[in-house]
Amino acid sequence: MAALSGIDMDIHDGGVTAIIGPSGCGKSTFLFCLNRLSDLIPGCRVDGRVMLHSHDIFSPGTDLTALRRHVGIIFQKPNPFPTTIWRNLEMPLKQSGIRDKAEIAARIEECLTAVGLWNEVRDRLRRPALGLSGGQQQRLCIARALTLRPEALLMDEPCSALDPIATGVIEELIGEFRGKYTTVVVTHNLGQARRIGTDVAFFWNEGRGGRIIERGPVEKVFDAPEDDLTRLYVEGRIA
Ligand SMILES: Nc1ncnc2c1ncn2[C@@H]1O[C@H](COP(=O)(O)OP(=O)(O)OP(=O)(O)O)[C@@H](O)[C@H]1O
Repeated sequence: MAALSGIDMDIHDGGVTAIIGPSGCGKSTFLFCLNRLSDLIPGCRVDGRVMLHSHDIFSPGTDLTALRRHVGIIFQKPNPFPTTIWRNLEMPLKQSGIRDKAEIAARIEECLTAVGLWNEVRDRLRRPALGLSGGQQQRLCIARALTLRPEALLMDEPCSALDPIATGVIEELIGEFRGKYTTVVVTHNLGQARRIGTDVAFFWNEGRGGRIIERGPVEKVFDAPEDDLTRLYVEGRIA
């Protein structure tokens, strides 16, 4: 059975695209297609194309390691490696071939600063990452994705495991990504989609696979939707 069908969508460079829709409409599946994590879903077949610039990432010969370096992903539950804060960031840098110690240290400081963590952890970089709070762990995971200087970041409900304060910090951070990274965020939280998004796509599944009902600038989709289903959904009258 199709999880998604008839998907045709541009994702704006440097924008924050929020993907909204009820449970099971294919939001995560869509996200996973954008850096081919869909390859890891047993039995999953993808037809069509996903273009990153002029390259179809589903074309044979795509370098998946390079793709995932360009298009990083952050999951719902923070997933730091069970090692030190420092090693969490050093590992991807080393794996990508960076050996120079000064460069590694500079990149680590740069990424921790970018997520607002540097001042919080600079004195405990050699301590376990799992000793951080949930919100700090999530910011560490974002910093880890940033070490490889991605152009796009995919986020699958990045705040749903966090308390309201940590959620606010991550939302602010995503706001700062505008213009720097192309960000796609799956969220169940309509308020969050409105706060962080520049664009929004509303997915819906009528039983024949998820499809996009409406997409466009956040103000348009929330305040002047063209489709009745979108209006009912953004007004919270259907779930
Ligand atoms: N690994 C899998 N194997 C088989 N079917 C799957 C798998 N993952 C998802 N699906 C199916 O694909 C459809 C879309 O699921 P998906 O998780 O993408 O939806 P979603 O909108 O992200 O849902 P939620 O908001 O609950 O996370 C659902 O029908 C789901 O059952």
